[in-house]
Amino acid sequence: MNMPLRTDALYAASASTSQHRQETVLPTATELRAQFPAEQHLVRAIAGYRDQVRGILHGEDQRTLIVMGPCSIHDEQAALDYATRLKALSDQVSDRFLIVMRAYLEKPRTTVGWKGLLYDPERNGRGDLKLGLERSRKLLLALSELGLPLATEALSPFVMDYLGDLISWTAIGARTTESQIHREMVSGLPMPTGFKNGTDGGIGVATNAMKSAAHPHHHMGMSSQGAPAMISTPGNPDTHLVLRGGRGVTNYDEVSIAKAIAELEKAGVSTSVMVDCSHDNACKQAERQLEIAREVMAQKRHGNRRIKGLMLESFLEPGRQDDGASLRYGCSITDPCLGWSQTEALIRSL
Ligand SMILES: O=C[C@H](O)[C@H](O)COP(=O)(O)O
Ligand SMILES: C=C(OP(=O)(O)O)C(=O)O
Repeated sequence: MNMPLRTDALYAASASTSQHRQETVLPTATELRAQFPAEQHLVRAIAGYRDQVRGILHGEDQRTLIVMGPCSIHDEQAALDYATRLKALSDQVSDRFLIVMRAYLEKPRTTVGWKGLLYDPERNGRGDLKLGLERSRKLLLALSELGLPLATEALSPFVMDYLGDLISWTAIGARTTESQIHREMVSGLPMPTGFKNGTDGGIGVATNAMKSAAHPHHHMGMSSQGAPAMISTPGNPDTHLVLRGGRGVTNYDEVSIAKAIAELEKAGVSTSVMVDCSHDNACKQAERQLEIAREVMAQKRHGNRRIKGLMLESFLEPGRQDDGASLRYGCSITDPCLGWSQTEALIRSL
């Protein structure tokens, strides 16, 4: 374990030492990637998955992109079990769907709560980012070896340097779509990225985010070697809107999607849309995802070609549980998810 280093100059005026911010040195992105490298066959496969996602977003591939998996990963074995089943299912429906597994290691919280495997892998509230980064990277490598493309939410602007080479589709969450730091980060990401609408349901923050992320930026950051750096980004041409509802109001129905597309057109950004069947669209009731997914796919079948994808929260067991001493295997400890049998039946029915 690294020794915590106390910062002095900036916080010297604090009343007592217990109020001092502490720093614990972490491996650099280069060091972690060297410790757990992505072999060439994975690098090639991930480049191919990203191209497939781009093909769907740009209308060259008529399949539907489905980003699905647990709300968050707290147990690597359960994530691998889920991924094994998902891979088998994905192979059977690959003529119609490109399935990308949610491998979410960072969770944005409304106030406070467990922030994900990457921050607090032991879930004891003490935080251990070194272990979290190592376990996260090892898990993403193992999931990639199963032959699945992976998705994540990019929350910390530094984490993608450690893990982003293993990711084929990225989300910017409802709580961070308006953040300039996240837009700058997306401008430098090498994969397609979806911006969620705001937590209030507003689309404007996402259209602004898409414009900003398409642009080159210069921003403050950290080099792969861990030094402060000016990062210059080229702009990301592969962003799109994710409709997730907001403040208890859903936005997956025909009228809401048409309104959103009109706003995207007016803003001059991509009109490709993914519908998140969970979150405020499902009012946090996992089973509502079933009817939402069917309704959105019916809109697509009836001719709405701007609908490019769905997002589903699904795990081995249905529902959710509070974190604690005895946990149900394969059940979410954050938002409620569909169970595996519901998930499998849904995908086959679509
Ligand atoms: O997707 C998960 C949650 O909706 C998100 O992380 C916010 O969670 P919270 O409101 O429970 O903090
Ligand atoms: C946190 C998530 O979504 P949102 O940003 O829409 O709340 C998520 O997809 O896990």
